[in-house]
Amino acid sequence: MSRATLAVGYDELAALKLLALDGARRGEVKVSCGDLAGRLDASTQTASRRLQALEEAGYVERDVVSDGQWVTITDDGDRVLQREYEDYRRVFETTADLELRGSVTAGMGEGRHYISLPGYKRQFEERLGYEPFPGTLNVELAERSRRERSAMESFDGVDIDEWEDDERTYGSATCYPAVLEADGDTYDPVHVIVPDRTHHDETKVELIAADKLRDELGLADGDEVIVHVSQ
Ligand SMILES: Cc1cc2nc3c(=O)[nH]c(=O)nc-3n(C[C@H](O)[C@H](O)[C@H](O)COP(=O)(O)O)c2cc1C
Ligand SMILES: Nc1ccn([C@@H]2O[C@H](COP(=O)(O)OP(=O)(O)O)[C@@H](O)[C@H]2O)c(=O)n1
Ligand SMILES: [Mg+2]
Repeated sequence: MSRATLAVGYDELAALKLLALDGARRGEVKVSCGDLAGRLDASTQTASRRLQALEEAGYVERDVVSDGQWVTITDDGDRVLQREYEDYRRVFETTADLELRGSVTAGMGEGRHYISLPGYKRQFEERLGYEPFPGTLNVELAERSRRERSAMESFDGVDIDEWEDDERTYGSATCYPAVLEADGDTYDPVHVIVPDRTHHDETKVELIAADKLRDELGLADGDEVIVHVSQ
């Protein structure tokens, strides 16, 4: 860690932000420690120490005069502010993926049947770009992920249409692109498939992929996985 990083903490950063708001990124601004202290809710001595620390870290340049000081933010200081700005941008602007956590579980062995039906298979190939391994990997969701999974409904999914053969109709489904993570390894792409008609409730999700995921990621019942669903 550099000396600069050690010398400056969040208190100094707050002062640097106020200086930037006053225009010190663009050039010299006149600063009085008394005024700065008021805005930082600190004593004048504290405000003065903060400015000194910022100067020692190389984040500002100062020219002290009789009735105050002229302060400019340096390129290094600007970079520190930019990093903060990037953090806040990630907080407020990014469309973060949904992270569903759970454990691998066995189901009723019906997934294999449905995924293999020609009316679905055709659509998977056309719309997902692969022929899925016959089956669905069932994941029992952890408590928190059960609540969060409803957010998935607002994501752009790939629609699989209902269809019929001579005997019956088959329900529609929606596929959400995702990355499956297990024990640090990942498999990509998988799709969370949400059939319209299903005997599973919101405590489980089913995944499809071109390959047998149990083999690809060495999964057994009870193993913890993370499904990163893309927005
Ligand atoms: C593509 C697809 C279509 C399905 N369509 C139907 C359906 O038309 N009627 C129905 O009762 N269940 C349907 N299911 C749901 C299965 O009956 C069942 O809920 C689940 O997929 C089986 O999971 P499991 O064997 O992994 O436990 C469908 C499932 C999938 C994956
Ligand atoms: N892409 C896939 C799909 C299913 N599977 C597994 O393949 C088997 C057949 O799937 P299934 O849906 O018929 O069976 P269950 O989920 O009901 O146990 C199960 O053991 C699934 O966990 C997999 O490993 N990878
Ligand atoms: Mg299954």
